[in-house]
This record gives sequence, structure tokens and C-alpha cells, in this order.
Amino acid sequence: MTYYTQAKFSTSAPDIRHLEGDEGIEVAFAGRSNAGKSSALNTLARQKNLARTSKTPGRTQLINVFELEEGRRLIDLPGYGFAQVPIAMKKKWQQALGEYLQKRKSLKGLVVLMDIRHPFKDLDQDLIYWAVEANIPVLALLTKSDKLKAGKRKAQLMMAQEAALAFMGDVTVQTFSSHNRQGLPELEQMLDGWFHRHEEKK
Ligand SMILES: Nc1nc2c(ncn2[C@@H]2O[C@H](COP(=O)(O)OP(=O)(O)OP(=O)(O)O)[C@@H](O)[C@H]2O)c(=O)[nH]1
Ligand SMILES: [Mg+2]
Repeated sequence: MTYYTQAKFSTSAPDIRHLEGDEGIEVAFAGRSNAGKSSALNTLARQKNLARTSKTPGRTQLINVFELEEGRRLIDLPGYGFAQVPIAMKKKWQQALGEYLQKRKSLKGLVVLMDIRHPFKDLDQDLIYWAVEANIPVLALLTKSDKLKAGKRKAQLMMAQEAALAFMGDVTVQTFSSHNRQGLPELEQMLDGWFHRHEEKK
């Protein structure tokens, strides 16, 4: 049992503009389609089907809100960069995402999930720059770390940590696997900080 196991599905919003209740603290999970956002949320919550995962990229179309307790939320954002999405829709989504980062007062942390084999694609970088500009701390999570052997994993982490310096902001890089839970304690530690859980913990 951890704080995050109590996550419960709350609502789905069709658009960031339709998210209600800008009170308390929320942390959003963002990343390219198929990066492992929904899987990471399920791993964090120790629930198999809290967020729906899929082998088909673009599965999460809605913004799903999970409540930890009143005024504490985790947000599963739809993935970006999915090739089959029409360009007009992509533009609309990017604009909405930018607005969300700028205007959402309760957003206190952004987890940007990227496949460890392909970190910091253009859209990931755009997102991180926006977050830094909006003074929102970022955890860049290099997902599917189980796909690489230890040596290669470490090399990718170091390369990504080096690359993250270019954002000149509060950007931390960590590796993570939903398959073997590598990096889960570090993810929880970062979230605990964002949710102001330093004192209450353990
Ligand atoms: N090997 C491995 N595969 C993973 C891991 N996490 C997710 N996957 C796989 O990656 C695929 C996509 O995972 P999702 O969690 O649905 O990805 P998502 O980012 O939510 O995707 P969208 O909702 O489409 O944006 C699924 O087939 C998962 O089983 C991981 O840690 N290791
Ligand atoms: Mg998803």
C-alpha cells in the first residue's frame, strides 16, 4: 500500500478546456503515443486496469482524471505524435496542451514519458520548454527500461541527463519500467514532493 494505490477514476474530459475544478494539486502524465503513460499510471497505482493501455498507439483519446483524495489528482493525457492523426487535429491538440500548461493553476508537476530508446523527440522538447517557461517542474521518465541491458540503459540515462541541461529548468531524468517496476520508488519520491507529502510519508 502506498498513497498512490488509492487512485480512483474520476472523470474523462474531451478537451483540456473542459477540465473542471482547478483547485488543489494535480500532476499530469504526458508523452508520445505508446510511450507507456497509462502503463506507468497503473504501475504507480498497483492497479491493472485503472488506465487503459493498448498496443495500438492513440488509445487514450480523452483526458482521464484519477483522484487520490479530494484536491489531489493524476491526469492521463492523450498521447501526441501519432502518425495517423490528421494535421489539423494535431495542431489543435498542441495548442490545447500549451494552454493547459500556461493556465492550469493546480498543475504542479509534469511527467513526460519517453521510450528510453527514443528520448527527446521534437514534440517532447516543445512540451518541456513550455513547462519550463510556465515554471512547472518536469520529470522526464525514460520508459521501457527493461528493453535495454544495464550498460546501455545507464548510457542512455547519462546522455538524456546531459541533453536535459539544455532546457535550463527544473528537469529531472529517470529511467522507468512498468514491466519490472524499475524506477518506481524514484517516481513516487518525485510525486510525493509535488503533492507536498514530505512530512506525512511513512
Ligand atoms: N517492455 C515494456 N513495454 C511497456 C512498458 N510500458 C508500456 N509498455 C507497452 O507499450 C505499449 C503502450 O503502452 P501504454 O501504456 O498504453 O502507452 P500510452 O503512452 O498510454 O499510449 P497512448 O494512450 O496511446 O498515448 C503497450 O503495449 C505496453 O504493454 C514497459 O515498461 N516495458
Ligand atoms: Mg494511454
